[in-house]
Amino acid sequence: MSNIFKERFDRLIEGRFFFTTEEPFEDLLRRTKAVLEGHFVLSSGLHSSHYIQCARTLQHPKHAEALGGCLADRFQDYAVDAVISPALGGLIIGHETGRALGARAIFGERDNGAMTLRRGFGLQPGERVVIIEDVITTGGSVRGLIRLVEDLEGIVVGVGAILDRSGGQVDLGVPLNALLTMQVPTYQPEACPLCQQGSSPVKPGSRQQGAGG
Ligand SMILES: O=P(O)(O)OC[C@H]1O[C@H](OP(=O)(O)OP(=O)(O)O)[C@H](O)[C@@H]1O
Repeated sequence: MSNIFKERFDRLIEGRFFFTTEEPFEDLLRRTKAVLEGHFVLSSGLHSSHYIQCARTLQHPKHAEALGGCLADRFQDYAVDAVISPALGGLIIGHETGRALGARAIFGERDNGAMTLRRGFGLQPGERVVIIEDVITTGGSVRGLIRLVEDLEGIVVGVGAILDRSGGQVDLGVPLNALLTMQVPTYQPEACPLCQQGSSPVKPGSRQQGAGG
């Protein structure tokens, strides 16, 4: 991986630094074993040699709270009414960001490919919304949520993510604020060098990935 934007993880919580040492976001992801190497097929259908399983970092509530706080800091001046995230991966970080912003946190779910609100969630016309993701690759999930919010006459004031793995290349039409930006290569299946070497991709989250603390 290259083009790592290192930002110090030095959020002040309740008068104390959350960590005794400042830790770059990338180091936190690696230390919590979120950076997986192998051969993966992503939700977009693209293949990649890396998958960033943020759930492994976010399984630790102190990290989820601190990362959500860091994202919330980016949107403090936006008068946010609600945070919306795509299920499932964006749910925990969206909830923690909403908590830190004092905004409610809801999530969208796919129904025949389209993002929808279920469970009685809703938006009022004119509500100001931040979309929060764990990882952005193609931006397809975020675009689905932007359409959903706009259909409900909400206002998307920005997008936040723990990681933009497009290296800053993704264009969402609204400002994107990622804690970490990396260029992590993806391949069309027919051009995937790993497939050409004879390996078969696994779907992230499958048991084949193994377990880890
Ligand atoms: O920018 P994109 O190309 O849309 O990819 C990013 C999405 O992919 C992952 O979710 P996934 O679709 O794998 O489902 P999950 O959250 O249920 O694991 C991740 O949590 C993002 O939501």
